[in-house]
Amino acid sequence: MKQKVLKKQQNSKKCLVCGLKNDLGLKASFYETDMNELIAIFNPLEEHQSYPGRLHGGIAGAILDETIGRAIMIQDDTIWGVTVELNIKYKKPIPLDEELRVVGRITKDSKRLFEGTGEILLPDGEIAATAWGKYMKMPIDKIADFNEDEQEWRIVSSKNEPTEIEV
Ligand SMILES: CCCCCCCCCCCCCCCC(=O)SCCNC(=O)CCNC(=O)[C@H](O)C(C)(C)COP(=O)(O)OP(=O)(O)OC[C@H]1O[C@@H](n2cnc3c(N)ncnc32)[C@H](O)[C@@H]1OP(=O)(O)O
Repeated sequence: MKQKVLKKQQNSKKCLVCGLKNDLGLKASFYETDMNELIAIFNPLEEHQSYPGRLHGGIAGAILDETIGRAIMIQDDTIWGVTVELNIKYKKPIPLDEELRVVGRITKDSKRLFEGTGEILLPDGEIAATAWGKYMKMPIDKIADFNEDEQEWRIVSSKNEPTEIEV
């Protein structure tokens, strides 16, 4: 099914998942869709392997964690969360050197906590890993010394941004 992209989210400078100036990072792009889901797109590097040719499980967890944790920003981009629980099921080996899509959504939202689920999709659309996570909402200044400009927290658009994503 194709989802229509409504908005691209911000990237950062050094985050392992979304930092554009982290040479070993995933440099993932995040897109909010008309299905109220967040889709991450990234290309794993050789440095992200566990066994040769296979994405490291911790890296798979990192992209799932951030995709779910960012999905809350679809409704309000001032809500920040820290992960308090994360459960991952690894169903298929995840290859390197291919573009991967990760889908996340919020399943529960209360005053202090939110929960969500996500999946990593293989290039043929098969589900390779699933996750459920719980996050505690926190003001950004309680999480980090946050300076938007210094952290390069901004939407970075290229010429070839997708308008629709098949999931
Ligand atoms: C800035 C530039 C951009 C940078 C780039 C950003 C990228 C954009 C990212 C966005 C997406 C994020 C996605 C990745 C997010 C991480 O990766 S965050 C990093 C990993 N997580 C952490 O570091 C969290 C570490 N844990 C902590 O800091 C502390 O445990 C917490 C969460 C602050 C809680 O501390 P605390 O308040 O001292 O804990 P505690 O008193 O035990 O609990 C407080 C209350 O919460 C409840 N609670 C605690 N844990 C739980 C639980 N698991 N379930 C239910 N209730 C719980 C307690 O029961 C308690 O309730 P009450 O008794 O008050 O009713």
